[in-house]
Amino acid sequence: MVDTLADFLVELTGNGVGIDNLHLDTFSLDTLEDTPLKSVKGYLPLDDSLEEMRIRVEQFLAQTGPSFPGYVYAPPVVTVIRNEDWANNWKVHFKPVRIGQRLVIKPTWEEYRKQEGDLVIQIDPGMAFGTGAHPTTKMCLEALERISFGTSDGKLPGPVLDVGTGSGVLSIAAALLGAEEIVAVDIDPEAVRVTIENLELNGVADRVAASTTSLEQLPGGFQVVVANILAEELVRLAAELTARVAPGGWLILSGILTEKEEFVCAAFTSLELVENPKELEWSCLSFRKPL
Ligand SMILES: C[S@@+](CC[C@H](N)C(=O)[O-])C[C@H]1O[C@@H](n2cnc3c(N)ncnc32)[C@H](O)[C@@H]1O
Repeated sequence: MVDTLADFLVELTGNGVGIDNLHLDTFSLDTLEDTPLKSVKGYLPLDDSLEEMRIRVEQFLAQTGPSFPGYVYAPPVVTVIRNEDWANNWKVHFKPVRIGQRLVIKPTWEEYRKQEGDLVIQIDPGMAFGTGAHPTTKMCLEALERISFGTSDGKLPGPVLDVGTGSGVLSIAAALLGAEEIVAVDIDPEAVRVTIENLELNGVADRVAASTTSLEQLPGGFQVVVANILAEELVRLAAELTARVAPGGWLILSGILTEKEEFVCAAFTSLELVENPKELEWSCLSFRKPL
């Protein structure tokens, strides 16, 4: 009945519909479950036609509902949605944020007074993922900074590979932390476009090559490989990721729900697990490849 009602609303309104019929608190499509109650939302214009359309929805439910087993009538609820700037409203919540000891992520439209030693990353994520504030990104940034603190010259060793670069935030951080050569890849061409803009904004475009090149086409020998994707995808890419790390190099994996940590570790047994920070429901795993 959800589909039948959705089709009816599309025809009635000429607009899209919203269907809530699955629990979406998981990233794994395998574990999606049906909700016991389904809801279908249509979008009606707020004008004189509203009452007539509401009556037509009532009539449709009365005529069609009883032919579906288990159907229970629930009166349609009408709420008014204010017209907001949906594309830009999230920007209000994106403020400059300090991560680790030296990194500061600053949205392009916010002011920030730089303090001594600050490495400021300017970001306009556009439609790509990566404001830097998400725990999965933050843990990668902190891990990159820790690696740089452990080297003799205080610089992040390169070359660095950033798999699933999103807004390019990790590649920019790697460049500011001193890595000379960085390769950023993403399967989404829009993310690569946004990354290139952000690289230029931060003056590091000469050190980072961003593209949609697939992992298999890249050479090995990266001193640091960082991938903030999702547990299932990291496991699927395990052999390719491992092969890109130079002996003695680091592999930082993020985007892992803590409950999936063991599932991911089991796919990277040829590497040594050296760090395992957690934040909220997320885990980050840092490995080193034996020399
Ligand atoms: C969670 S975002 C991470 C963005 C950024 N690196 C960060 O840490 O904030 C994951 C990104 O990985 C990309 N992605 C997903 N699967 C991928 C794959 N197999 N290879 C390359 N990129 C992938 C997505 O398009 C998305 O931009």
